[in-house]
Amino acid sequence: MGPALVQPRLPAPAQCAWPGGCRERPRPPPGPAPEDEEDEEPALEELEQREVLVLGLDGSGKSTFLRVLSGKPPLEGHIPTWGFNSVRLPTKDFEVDLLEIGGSQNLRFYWKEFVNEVDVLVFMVDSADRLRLPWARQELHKLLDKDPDLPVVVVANKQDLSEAMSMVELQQELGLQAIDSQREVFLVAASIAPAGPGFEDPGSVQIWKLLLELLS
Ligand SMILES: Nc1nc2c(ncn2[C@@H]2O[C@H](COP(=O)(O)OP(=O)(O)OP(=O)(O)O)[C@@H](O)[C@H]2O)c(=O)[nH]1
Ligand SMILES: [Mg+2]
Repeated sequence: MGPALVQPRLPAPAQCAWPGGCRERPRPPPGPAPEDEEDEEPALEELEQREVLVLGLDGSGKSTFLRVLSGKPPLEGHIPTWGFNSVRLPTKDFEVDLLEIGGSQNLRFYWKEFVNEVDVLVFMVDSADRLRLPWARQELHKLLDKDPDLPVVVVANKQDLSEAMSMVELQQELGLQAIDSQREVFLVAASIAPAGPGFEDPGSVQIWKLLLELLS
């Protein structure tokens, strides 16, 4: 049996960028603080941390995904990440750290050092980059071999592009059908930053919901 195919659904527009819910931080009461407590910070509730590693070839959309999840508009064009990039997103139960490592060839060497340290791996694929798909497949399988218990969400991004491969084709070309059925691998369609107007993002909200399920 292959991985679970997650069908995209259009997200409702929301003010809060992440569907886990924006958590209100406790604020100090209005007005001057009592004199003996003047220097004291309001006590913040300790939240548990969850770690998500976001990998994939350069230009697949990792930084865009992190920006969109944190409520920022996507940048125009591809600005390569020369190292690391991270965001912390609070939910009501825990905080999620998403760590991107750049996908250029000289950085891929470092990917394997991090897979054993995280709770979930997101592997971003450019669905329209047919030429480099064998590289994506090779890198993905190296990571799958490195930690057989790590849940993996493979994101088939850029589904808005006319040359994007279908989900069935991607499943086959990425070699996901042959994966042990005990293993948690999900293939999710997405258009995190669709190029033209009239095409909504069917992915980031769904990916976030799936991540929250896996992290709970
Ligand atoms: N058409 C289309 N373009 C997208 C989509 N998502 C991201 N992009 C574009 O893809 C390009 C690369 O995006 P990045 O997020 O910088 O790629 P990256 O994976 O972080 O790349 P590196 O940091 O070099 O590893 C940008 O020009 C994005 O606007 C999408 O869903 N559709
Ligand atoms: Mg990047």
